[in-house]
Amino acid sequence: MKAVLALADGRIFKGKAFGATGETSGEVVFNTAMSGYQEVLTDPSYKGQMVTMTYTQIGNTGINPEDIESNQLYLSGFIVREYLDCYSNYRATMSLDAYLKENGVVGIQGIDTRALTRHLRDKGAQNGIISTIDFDPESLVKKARAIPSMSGLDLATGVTCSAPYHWTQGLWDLQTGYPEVDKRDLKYKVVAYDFGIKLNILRCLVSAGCDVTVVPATFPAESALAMNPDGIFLSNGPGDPEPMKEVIENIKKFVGKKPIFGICLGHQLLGLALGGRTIKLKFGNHGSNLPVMDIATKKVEITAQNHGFSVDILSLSNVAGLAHENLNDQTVEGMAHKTLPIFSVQHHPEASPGPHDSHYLFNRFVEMMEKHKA
Ligand SMILES: NC(=O)CC[C@H](N)C(=O)O
Repeated sequence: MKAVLALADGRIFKGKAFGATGETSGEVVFNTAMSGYQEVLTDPSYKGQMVTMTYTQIGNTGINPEDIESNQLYLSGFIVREYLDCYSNYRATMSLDAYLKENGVVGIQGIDTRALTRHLRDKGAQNGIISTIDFDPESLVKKARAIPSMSGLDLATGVTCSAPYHWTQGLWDLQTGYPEVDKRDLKYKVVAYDFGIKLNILRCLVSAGCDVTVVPATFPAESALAMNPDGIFLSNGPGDPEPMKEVIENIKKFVGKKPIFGICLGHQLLGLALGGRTIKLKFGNHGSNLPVMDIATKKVEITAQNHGFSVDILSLSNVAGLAHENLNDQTVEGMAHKTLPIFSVQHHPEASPGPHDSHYLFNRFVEMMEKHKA
């Protein structure tokens, strides 16, 4: 079946349908990870976006019940060069095509994803539409132009959990799978704010020794402080952090009271809560192969990233300093408070998908809580 991708600036790509059929729209971004499409599909931070993979063959490891970052697919469309229906993986239970169909995600395959990526890199990420029912370029471009811009959209409060819950599962192991960690090994009480939290963040926190209670995005700081946690964690999530005023005000109430660690959207919200500002990048960073330097140790780590916004570190010059830097585009990759036990990173130390170079950051959070306790 035919499918067409139209971008808001008028560029058209003709391909073939895969996954669900129909029409879908969102901000089109490119992801440079060579594997891990299932984690990309289930990452809540992609809500409102359509993802094109730069790796050319997608589908060959199928879908398994374990490599999920949430219980749902949040992205609005999936774009690949060549879809492979014949999958091979000892854990796989179904094909990618069947998975997309089951979850109602519209896909397009057989387009020149290199040309699309170069276009997005040159012109910037922009809205687009995939259709298997309307093939008229003029009508499609008109529809793509009518989609609201990602800037100004609070999407995170729409994907958060509805009530607090406790998490005890640790990191995956080849022999045992996902272990349930003994409560006696969890020494640090952490309240984790869910703005669209990836499950591997929870697993990393637990494996680092944290007793994690996950709370909804607007859970009052007073109630969180009443739990007497050792630290506060702020998660990743979709959309623009700037309109999330209630959440930002809430985060301010933890500053100076508890150690805080933020990842991605959590890092951006923390920047806003500390009085800084955030900006929208031209096309952002999405992938599992992005070099970052830890300024303190000068060590370079290869990281997983997925963001379109960034913290303007100069707007925080009296409060926090640059702690990590992206070596590709020099974007702010992390910050540390000048006097308080507060730090955050733009990239994803939990990886999933991606290398484990940045896992040490969860231990850094634990050390921070240990010091603060003492
Ligand atoms: N992964 C994330 O948390 C993404 C943060 C934010 N939505 C951005 O695009 O920058």
